[in-house]
Amino acid sequence: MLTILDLEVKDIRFPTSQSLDGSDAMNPDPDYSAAYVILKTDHPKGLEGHGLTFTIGRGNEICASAIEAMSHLVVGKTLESFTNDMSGFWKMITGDSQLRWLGPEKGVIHLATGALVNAIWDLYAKVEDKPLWRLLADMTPEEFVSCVDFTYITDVITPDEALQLLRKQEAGKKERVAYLLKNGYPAYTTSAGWLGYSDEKMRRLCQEAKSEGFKHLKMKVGADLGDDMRRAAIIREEIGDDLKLMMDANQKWDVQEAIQNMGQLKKYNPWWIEEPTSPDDILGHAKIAEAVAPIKVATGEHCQNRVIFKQLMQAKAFEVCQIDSCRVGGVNEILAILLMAAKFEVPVCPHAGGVGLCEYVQHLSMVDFICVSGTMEDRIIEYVDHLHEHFIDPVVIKNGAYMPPRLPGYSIEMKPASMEQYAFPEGEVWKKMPKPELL
Ligand SMILES: C[C@H](O)[C@@H](O)[C@@H](O)[C@H](O)C(=O)O
Ligand SMILES: [Mg+2]
Repeated sequence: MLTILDLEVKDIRFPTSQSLDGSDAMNPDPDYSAAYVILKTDHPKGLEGHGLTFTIGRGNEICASAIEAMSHLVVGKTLESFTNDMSGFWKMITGDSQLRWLGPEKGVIHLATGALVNAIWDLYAKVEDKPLWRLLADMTPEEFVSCVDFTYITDVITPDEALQLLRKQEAGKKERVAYLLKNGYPAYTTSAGWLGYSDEKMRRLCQEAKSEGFKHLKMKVGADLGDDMRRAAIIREEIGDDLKLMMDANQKWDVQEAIQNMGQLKKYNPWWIEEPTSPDDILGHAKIAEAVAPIKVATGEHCQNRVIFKQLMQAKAFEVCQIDSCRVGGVNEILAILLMAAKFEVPVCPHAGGVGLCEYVQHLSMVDFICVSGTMEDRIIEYVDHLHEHFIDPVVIKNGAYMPPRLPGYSIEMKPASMEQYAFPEGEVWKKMPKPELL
């Protein structure tokens, strides 16, 4: 019996705005940050559960406070009491009658839920001595379904239907695990296309991406159409016509504007347009999807919960489902979204990058492949080449593919030295910054 004794929360920030890594039309100067939680336990080997939620700087302390406000939900309880009833655990975490008023299941409190729930899964996987993808892949369909809270989604998928769907995939599971271990899961890169990069830097990074074996590349658009056209022309010049090019507008446009601008940008044969407008505008996305076809509409990194995903699917408003590992409430809610996506036959291509998101989502796509959709067709995981050096078990990319993690846990544990140096505002790195940058 393992008890959670304490919960430690950290505000960790990386000054990425200095190099404009991660810059886009809506977020020109992000400082990639983590509201980070450590669950201390009485495990004889001192095992800890680690989790984080991603933000882009200012306000990270609000997420950290929200995690602290949830500590009574886990401290003093046993891990077993959660893992014996995973859907009950998730309902309890999101169901605190007073905290729920802050969401429900959206915004800062749900970002905090993502960090905390993922920390429990990290601990669970460590105790079972398996990487998270393997822990889930080894579950029976019944055990898998018992991790999902179906509240608000039974009109599109019931636990019974989910069970049927998972049972169908049982047959080829072993082969798919073997395939993954050998070949990995295909990735695409966003590293070349940040909005703040010069044309020269973009050219060089496009060449590098091509030579590293990437077959898909994403660029940022949305600040100025003339600029977008010029940059797209440069990227096509560098990567040729065979590689797939994706565009990401980060919510910059109104619905009509998105349709008009894509009418111009289609010249460069984009495979998808990501976040063309507000993440809450389901009918707007549906309108755009109809107008810009065969260019696909992708969204999800700002979709607040499974209900929004459900409606995007019901309205045929997107063709690429971009789950985000810690914007929604962690692993349990992700499983619900994967099941719905399989039912609607919408490919899942997770949002990654930031800090720790690549480390997280590789597990989720692997679970999707092994247990849920059973296919990699039209599916790729985002990859961004920043900040992996801060993790104990960083992603391994070979030939443009994510290789399955082998260490136990959810791969999200940061190195103690990194946590210390980048702690905000007291860490070494931030102490050296000129004062006005702190606020
Ligand atoms: C501010 C961030 O870097 C975003 O630009 C990034 O998450 C992006 O939308 C992406 O799809 O990777
Ligand atoms: Mg994006």
